[in-house]
Amino acid sequence: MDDAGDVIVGKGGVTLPAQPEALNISPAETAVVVIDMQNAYASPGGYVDQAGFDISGAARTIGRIAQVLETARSAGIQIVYLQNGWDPDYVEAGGPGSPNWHKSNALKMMRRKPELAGQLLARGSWDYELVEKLKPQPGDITLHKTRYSAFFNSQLDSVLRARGIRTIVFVGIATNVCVESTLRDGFHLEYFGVMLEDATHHLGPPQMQAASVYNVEKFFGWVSNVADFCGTFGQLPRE
Ligand SMILES: NC(=O)N/C=C\C(=O)O
Repeated sequence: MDDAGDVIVGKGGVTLPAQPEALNISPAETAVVVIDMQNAYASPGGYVDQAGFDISGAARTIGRIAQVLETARSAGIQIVYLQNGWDPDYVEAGGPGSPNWHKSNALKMMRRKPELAGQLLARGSWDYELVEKLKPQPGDITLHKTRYSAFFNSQLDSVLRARGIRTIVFVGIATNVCVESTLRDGFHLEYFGVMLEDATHHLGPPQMQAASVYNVEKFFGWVSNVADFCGTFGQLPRE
């Protein structure tokens, strides 16, 4: 921490306004991690829409993430996309011995409506695909995950460590499920996690967004927003 109270993560960084403190971070040691921007979570007719969650804010979130990614690419910041789901036979989802089998609303819905089997969160399905407006571009990395935390049983940690990444900027859906789970696990793995509050969207009542923001700001990381991210990194010459 410097005299101004900023948290200094690496060398030669720039200052990103954030709560509870500004963070001094280097673009070369920062990744934007895009959590689960799939039709399942962000498109009408996708899994969470079918399950009855309000996704009316998702279109706005997509637009804001697009802005963040454009800025990140221009600043040479690594972008990592996560896609959540399982093989078409749902072997990776776990059977009755797995809490995931009991808690996943997608799996529960498919047990209630067997005609949906193979459609929700199954690799190869429309539901699993990233939304059209956020397709990865050359240089971006796309990883698969099978549980809420993107660090669990995935390549995320090794992909980030191999590139010397210390700070993760989180965007995506859902704030209170996969974004928060991943940010928490990242904290325990010694990553500095920053959530761009207005580039995430929650599942459930509005208090869930506020609760996650509180948790991140107080316990697990830092909270910033799209304007501050783009204002900070939009002016940097590409390394
Ligand atoms: N991406 C997420 O936050 N997912 C939340 C719930 C689910 O996948 O069932």
